[in-house]
This record gives sequence, structure tokens and C-alpha cells, in this order.
Amino acid sequence: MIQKTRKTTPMRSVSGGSSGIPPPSPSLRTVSSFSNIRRSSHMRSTSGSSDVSSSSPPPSLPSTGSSLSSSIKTSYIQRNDSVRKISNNESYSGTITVTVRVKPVPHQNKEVWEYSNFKIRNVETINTNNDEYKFDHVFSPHVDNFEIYKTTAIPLIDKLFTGFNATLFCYGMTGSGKTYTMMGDNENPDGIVPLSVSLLFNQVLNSRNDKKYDVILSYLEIYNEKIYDLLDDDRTNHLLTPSRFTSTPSRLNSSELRIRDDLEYGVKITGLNEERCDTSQELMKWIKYGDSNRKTSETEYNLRSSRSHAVILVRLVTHNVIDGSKTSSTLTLCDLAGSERAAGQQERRKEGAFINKSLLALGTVISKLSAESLSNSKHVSNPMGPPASPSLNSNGNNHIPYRDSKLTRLLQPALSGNSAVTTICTIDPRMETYAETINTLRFASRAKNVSLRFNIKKNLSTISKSEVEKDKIIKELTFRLEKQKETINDMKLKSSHDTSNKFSLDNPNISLLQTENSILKKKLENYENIMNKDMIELQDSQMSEIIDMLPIEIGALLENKFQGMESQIRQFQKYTNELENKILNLKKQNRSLLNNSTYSLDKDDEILELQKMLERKDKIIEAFQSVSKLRDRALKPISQSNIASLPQPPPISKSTFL
Ligand SMILES: Nc1ncnc2c1ncn2[C@@H]1O[C@H](COP(=O)(O)OP(=O)(O)OP(=O)(O)O)[C@@H](O)[C@H]1O
Repeated sequence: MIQKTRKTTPMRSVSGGSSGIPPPSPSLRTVSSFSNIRRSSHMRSTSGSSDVSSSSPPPSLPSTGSSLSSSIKTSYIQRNDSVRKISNNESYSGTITVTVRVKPVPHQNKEVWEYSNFKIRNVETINTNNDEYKFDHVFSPHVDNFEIYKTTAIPLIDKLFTGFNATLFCYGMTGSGKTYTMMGDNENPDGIVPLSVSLLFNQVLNSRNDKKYDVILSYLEIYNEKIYDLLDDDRTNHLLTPSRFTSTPSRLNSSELRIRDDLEYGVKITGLNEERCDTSQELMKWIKYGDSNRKTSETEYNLRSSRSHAVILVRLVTHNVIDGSKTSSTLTLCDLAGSERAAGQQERRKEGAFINKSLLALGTVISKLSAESLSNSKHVSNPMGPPASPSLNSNGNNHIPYRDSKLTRLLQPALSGNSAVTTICTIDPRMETYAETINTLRFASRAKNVSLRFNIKKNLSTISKSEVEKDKIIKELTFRLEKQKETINDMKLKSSHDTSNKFSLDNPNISLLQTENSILKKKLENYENIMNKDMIELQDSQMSEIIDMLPIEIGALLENKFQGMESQIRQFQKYTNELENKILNLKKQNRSLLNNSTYSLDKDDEILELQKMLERKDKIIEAFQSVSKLRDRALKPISQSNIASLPQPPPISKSTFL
């Protein structure tokens, strides 16, 4: 495999001196946590000191290349002034902060924000024809990004600096202004993301001397229910083609990342690149680089619509110089893809289906959390009622279907209460989008009910020694594996050019390396399995993902086949049990006849004949069952969503059958 070509700059320690430790391979991927990414592929840090290997974006990207590769990085940025002090065990609890932003429409009367279908009553209230919705803030169309940033993002950055995770996501139909809110546009480039990044670095640079900070960026997208790294170098070469912003799938080289549960951090994304940034400009260049990798195409309502959910993760690691403690908090900024009606083109329809499916999953999660919160608050407000249970909703059902989509899996830690959460719901007020507006308002009002169930905990550094050691082994093995793959490739290449056939493909050196390589691979898998404590669960979820990906007809067919088989097996078991009993009885009778010296061989033949006959009948029953199941299926297709919840068939033991 060809090694990635990302450049590295010399490492520097806190004091500015070089550590002498070689930088990790830029192709190494790390295991990162969504809510609390705990390692950087380009940073090694121990308490009090750190060795940094910084990297710059690939040189092929003109806007990000030269200035970054030449920039000198320091490991920690000194603080000069005070950041609000809070104790380490302080916790925060609250509800999701919900704001609604109405997109301007041409020729709108700027005095009265009244549309044919709804009215902005005041800064907190929207009235539709039938309902009244209350939110934390309602922004009229004339309000600019800066105002929205002040109300929504500044409080989150404050939280971040006091050690809490903070999450902000934009939700709304396609073209309603999510990307505009998050990133701005060419005319107004200041969206929430650049403004927040700038504030964050401002705080870092003006902080007190007793704290040092690392700011580490990851950027991913969820496209068609797959997670991709937007900072992945592998994507650049083939993505920098004219087709980048078309709907042609362009992920030939980039690999899908896996998400897994993690006891400590909620969820982790394996292999996500991390970039340590020292300035807001540097961080924004990486984000722009990631944006250029993001999937966009044209929808009915947006010429350049985001076809993926984009998630920016900015991790702030705070090192307390005085007591040596380390706190890590993550700012998560999500620009979700917009919901839309079915598109004409097949590729687009598929994208739309995935987007709608994941937004539906998010809606369901929010709805369940909302019902749960309301139910709990009723219990709390009624002292005579049953005690509030944080994990049960009004139906006594505590299942929140986070696993129904990658998006909800990613947001699970935040929505389960390990982060302060703000959502900005954007609406396009035109009559033609009324149905979507109502959907968005309903989503927003449910989100408003969600109280973050558990107190949001600060993330003090608690990585165990064994975890660190395992990580180290995995890194080393991965590195060796990559190196050996390279050597094998080199040797193969040489052998194809070498007329003396010194390096022929059956060269023992190559075989030896290949064997060694497969052993390394096994070792690596083994270690990854050890790390991956919930491997079985993951495999289950992978299975259900595969089922989810299947076209609905195949899903329904499989489901019917499955049910048919299940029913047949049950009937077989029952039937053969009866047969066994009959035959046992006959044998008993025969034995007693034998004892009475009246035994006849005819009886044995009768039993055998009976067995054969029953076997034939089994087959007939089986055929009947298949036909009847197929008929049932044709008459009443079963929805795909039932597939996952089907019970497992009873175990079949050979002895059950004759
Ligand atoms: N508040 C606003 N003021 C001015 N222009 C806006 C505003 N909101 C959106 N727009 C413009 O509307 C168009 C669509 O907006 P945007 O791309 O942000 O929508 P979106 O919700 O991200 O859509 P999608 O889900 O399809 O990606 C853009 O040209 C954007 O500049």
C-alpha cells in the first residue's frame, strides 16, 4: 500500500525543544471518541510536556498547502488571563436549547413577519393556523449570523472552557439555511463555525499562565449511512476532479469509518484523523479542506445542497500546570443534511432516502426523549406519584433507538446527557414548503422538552495505563503492517521490471514477508478485538445495517422466508415429537409382546413403514407451508422495519427429527 504523503513539520516540546521521538506515521489512524477524542495521531502528550508532530494539508490543495506546512507549531498555547473557575466535580444539567431561524424570502414586508401559513408572534413564539410553538429564541429573517452566534454559540464555548462538552446542530429542510447559518456564504462568510473558532482561539490566547491548551480538530461526514473522514488525504487526489460537486459517487479510495460503543466516552470512531491547530486560520483552512471533500449536489430547493451530515469536532484539552490535571472537552458542530421529497434521479433518490431515514431516526429519538422527560417531570411535580425514573418513559419503555442510524449513534452521548446541546432549526417560510415547516417546528418543539437526563460531567483525563499500552501496541502493529505492505509492493514492482527474475513473485522473500504480514494482521485484529469490548453488539448492528441497506422488496421477501422457516420448524418439531412418541409407544408394545413371546417381525416393519410415511408427509407439509407463506407475502408485504425485531428461530437439534 502506498504510504500517505501528508507532510510533517518538526516536533516541538512545550519549551520549544525537539523531543527526538520520530513522528508517528501520517498514515496511522487513531481510535477517537466522538464526545471526547482522547488521542491525536499528530500529538503525543504527557502531563507537563508534549511532543508534537504536526501535519499540513496535502500540497495538492492550493488554499491550505503552503502556509500550513511552513508554520511552526508549539505544543501548548499559554494562557494569560482568567477563565471562570469551577471545581472538577461540578456538573451541569439542563434542557436542549432550541432556536428557530426563519429564512428571508424576496419581497417580504420587513415590519410584520407574517406569512400565509404562520406568524412570528414574538422572540420566543411562532403561531401556525392551528398551534402555538414556544422556543428559547425565534429569529426573524432580518437577523444576521452574528446575532445568532451570540445567542447560541457563545454560551456553548463558555461551557467548553469550563470543561463540559458542547454540541450544536442545525436541522431543517433542504435549502432552509443550515449551511448558511453554520458557515456563512461568499457574501457573508461569518457563520457560527468561523465565529466560534475565532472566539475559542481568542480565549486560548488570552488565557492565564496556569493553563495550557491543545486544540485538536476532526471533521467527518455521514453519507448514505457511512462515516467518512473529511480530513482524509486518500480522498484528495480523486476528489479534486471536476466531478467533486456532482452527484457521482466519489469515494473510490476513502474508507468508511467504524463507530463503536465505548464505556468511558459513549461512542468512538475508529481511525478518525486529528489535526492539532494553533490558530483559528489554521483550523478554518482544515475545515475548508474538509468542506471541499463534502458531498453536495443540486436539489429542488438548493443549487448546492449538502447531501451528507457534516460533523466538526473541536477538542479542547486543558492542562492545568499547577496540579498537573488534564481536562478534555469537545465542541461538536453539525450541519445536517436537509430533508427533501423524493428526487427523480436514482442516485439522488438513494441519498435522499438515507438522509430522510436518519432524520426520521433523529426525530424518533428526540420524540422518545421528549416523552420521557415530560413523564419524569410529571412524576417530579407530583410528590404523591411514583418516583421519577430517569430511564423509563410513560409507557414503561426505556428503549431509545439510538442505533437506528449513524447520526443518532454519533449524537447519542450528547443526547444522553454528556453535553450541553443547542439546536438551530431553520425554516423556509414559503407556502410550498409548509409541510416541511410544520415538521421542523414539531421536531423543534419536541427537542425543547428534552431535559438532558443525567448531569453533564466534566471530562477529566482518566485513560487507564493498560488502554494506553494497548493503543501503543495497535499503533506499532499498524505501522509495521503498513511498512511491510509497502515493502511487498516494492518487491513486486521490482520483480515485474527485473528481467533476471531475482524478485519473482514466488521469491521466498516475498512469501516470507507475506506470511509475516498475515501474522501481524491477525495480531492486530486480536488486539482490536480486545479493545473492542462490545464486538458482538457491533456485529449485530452491522448485520442490521446490511439488512437496512437491502431494497424493501428483498427485505420483505427475506422476512417472509424467515417467518415461514420459523413456523415450519415449529410445526416440524411438534409433528416429529408426536411421531417419536408414537414410535416409542409401538416399540414399547413390541417389547411387551416380545416378553410375552408373541413378538412378530411384522410390527418392526410396520414401524419402519410408518416412519417412511411420516417423512413423506413432512415433506408435503413443508411444501404446503412454503406455498402458503409465499401467498401471504404476496397479499400482505411486511415492512422492512419489522425485520430487525424478529425473534430468533428455536434451536433445532438433529435428534428432534426422525
Ligand atoms: N438567512 C439567510 N440569509 C440569506 N441567504 C440565505 C439565508 N439562509 C439561506 N440562504 C441562502 O439560501 C441558499 C440555501 O441555503 P443553505 O445551503 O444554507 O441551505 P441548507 O439548509 O444547508 O440546504 P441543504 O440541506 O440542501 O444543504 C443559499 O444560497 C444561502 O446563501
